[in-house]
Amino acid sequence: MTHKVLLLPGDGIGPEIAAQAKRLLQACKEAGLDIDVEEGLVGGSAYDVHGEPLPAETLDKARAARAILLGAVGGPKWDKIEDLAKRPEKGLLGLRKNLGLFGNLRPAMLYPQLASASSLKPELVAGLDIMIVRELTGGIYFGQPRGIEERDGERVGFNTYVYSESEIERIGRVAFEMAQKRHKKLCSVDKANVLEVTILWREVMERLAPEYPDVELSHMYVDNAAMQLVRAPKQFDVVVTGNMFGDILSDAAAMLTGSIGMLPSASLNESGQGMYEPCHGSAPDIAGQNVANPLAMMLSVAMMLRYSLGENAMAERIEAAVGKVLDDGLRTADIASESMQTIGTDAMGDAVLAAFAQQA
Ligand SMILES: NC(=O)c1ccc[n+]([C@@H]2O[C@H](COP(=O)([O-])OP(=O)(O)OC[C@H]3O[C@@H](n4cnc5c(N)ncnc54)[C@H](O)[C@@H]3O)[C@@H](O)[C@H]2O)c1
Ligand SMILES: CC(C)[C@H](C(=O)O)[C@@H](O)C(=O)O
Ligand SMILES: [Mg+2]
Repeated sequence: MTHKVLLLPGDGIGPEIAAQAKRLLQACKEAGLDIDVEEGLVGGSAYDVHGEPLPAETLDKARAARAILLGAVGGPKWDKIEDLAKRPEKGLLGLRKNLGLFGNLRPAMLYPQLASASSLKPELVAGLDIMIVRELTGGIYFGQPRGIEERDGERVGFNTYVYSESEIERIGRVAFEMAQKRHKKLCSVDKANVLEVTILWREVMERLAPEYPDVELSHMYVDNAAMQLVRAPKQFDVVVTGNMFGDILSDAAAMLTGSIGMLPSASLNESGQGMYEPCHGSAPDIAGQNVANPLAMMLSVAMMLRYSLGENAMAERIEAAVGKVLDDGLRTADIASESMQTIGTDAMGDAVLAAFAQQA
């Protein structure tokens, strides 16, 4: 069966890293993978052409695809758009919501070759392998009511942090099942000392636990979790949390691995359809300079092969190719330690492709 894949380069460094993913997909095709890759516009680049960040055409293509690969969206050029619904980030949120991609997997894994690039001491991060399971279509990102309005002579901004039991239960199940496949430890992160919505979150996680007797469930408040992540990150196996806490904790976890430029992610719905993207953004500060690290994007291709296309061997081949390139001492600027030579985005892409070809 031909797998349909939609590539959405987006903005900033998005097109630069997406170009490397595209070459990698072509190499996979040549190695026997049956895929059909289409492209589309999302984010600021879609706004510039269609006046909206998620044109109907892109959404239709996304619905028809088994998997979507997205570079990144956003940038200062579009930050002044008054209508929040037209901002590039809304394109991304719209894709997540419309496709029901509630299960966001954000692995933070340290390649041993990058121990010295981490901001923590090598002994604290050696062997680090955390999976953050972030709820992606609910919580404060989508809760109603929301807005900015005039009250008693001044403007008031408000959002609503809301989760239903069923939303908590389905992300809980993703996390428990993930823990079962890994080291059987699940830490649920909440703010149940203050927020009712997370009191319910904790209750539902507790209620699910007996169904997964082999998994050890623990709970942690989010402020402590942020602290523990930089104090002793290896205590974590799988972490499950809501949309906003997951956004913040996954960036912190990313840095432990050396650079946010290394972290891929998967966002899945009930049917296994998925969107795959690096955890980082469009990095406007380095866009157009051929210095962005394309590895998070290329590793997102590997996650796509594993989680939506069922092509595990090809996924492993990509991951092994990335390992080989790091073994060879090749580094983009973000993961280079002092005195190491650095290479650009294209050259890193070339190196991964060469290593991928060698794995055959
Ligand atoms: N998924 C997404 O599309 C996504 C995610 C986060 C932020 N954003 C958007 O991106 C824009 C910039 O946001 P930000 O600056 O807060 O976050 P960012 O992740 O874009 O950048 C943070 C820092 O990390 C660096 N960085 C990021 N990716 C890198 C890579 N591949 N290689 C090397 N260095 C890299 C950047 O240069 C910057 O210094 C905003 O418009 C934001 O809304 C989009
Ligand atoms: C760009 C933004 C909407 C997005 C989020 O907050 O989810 C990003 O930070 C992410 O982590 O994917
Ligand atoms: Mg984020």
